[in-house]
Amino acid sequence: MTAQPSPSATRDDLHRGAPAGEPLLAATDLIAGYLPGVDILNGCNLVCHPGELVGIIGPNGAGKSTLLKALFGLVTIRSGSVTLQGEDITNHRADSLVRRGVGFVPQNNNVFPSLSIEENLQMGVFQAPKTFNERFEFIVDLFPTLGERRKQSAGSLSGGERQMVAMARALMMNPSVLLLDEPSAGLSPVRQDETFLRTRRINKAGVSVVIVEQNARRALQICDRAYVLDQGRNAYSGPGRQLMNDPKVIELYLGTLATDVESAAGKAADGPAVSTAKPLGGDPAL
Ligand SMILES: Nc1ncnc2c1ncn2[C@@H]1O[C@H](COP(=O)(O)OP(=O)(O)OP(=O)(O)O)[C@@H](O)[C@H]1O
Repeated sequence: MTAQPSPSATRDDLHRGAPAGEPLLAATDLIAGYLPGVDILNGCNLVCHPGELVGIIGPNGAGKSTLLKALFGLVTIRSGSVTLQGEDITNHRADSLVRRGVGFVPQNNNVFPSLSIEENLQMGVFQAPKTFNERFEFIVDLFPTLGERRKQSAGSLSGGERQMVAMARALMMNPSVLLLDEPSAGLSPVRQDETFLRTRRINKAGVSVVIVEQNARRALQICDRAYVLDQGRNAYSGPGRQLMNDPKVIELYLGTLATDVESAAGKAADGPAVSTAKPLGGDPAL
């Protein structure tokens, strides 16, 4: 049996380790789904503060991608709210969210394969074409290879390179927050590592990031904080390294990777593992 949220969970329970102040992006008590009468999100909460890199992990089918899509207006929210800098953006259309500073990188089909890298990036600013040169400079600073290979067709790139183009395209509109849906999916371990490093680089360049990941261990290593979802609800939350080292989270959600996690924790620069994650809503009756 897994942790379940308590109706009386406080903000501190839900967003353990979050900085004080107004979040950049906040989702409160989201209920959403694809089919009438079938809820996939059953009261999800998430905040991302300016400059944060926030992860969403959890078992298959937990609703991680659905949460990201609901934030980006791609799944109808039936109840609850989403705010951006305090303003309500619940169920706003994706194109309007892009204009307001929300970027989204879907897991699949995220480049135009018949177009060059440069043309893909032009598509990223079709709502503000005059900004292309300035934004292209920013992108090339971040990912020099995209400048060197700007004329190459996106269809001829490797999976990891395509993912880089997809991220770059979303960055062309200068988002304040970037939503990444499983960017490491389908990549080899080395390419996954590169993708995580790129995500960190984007975040260090000043872009807040919310990342959904199946590779929970890696995601927790790079995130400031993370949310563990289970059955469309918040199960745990906390700083990435705390969750990574928490025996309950390891047992429930990191599974056989536990040995790796412990050895990574032993090497972590920020000291020994300390188990501080608490289930939301009390004893998960494990
Ligand atoms: N377009 C859709 N129409 C109907 N149901 C869907 C659709 N997309 C997802 N679902 C269902 O919603 C549930 C949650 O899916 P979601 O992709 O959000 O989970 P996830 O946590 O991201 O899982 P995974 O890690 O396996 O990708 C699943 O039961 C899935 O079958």
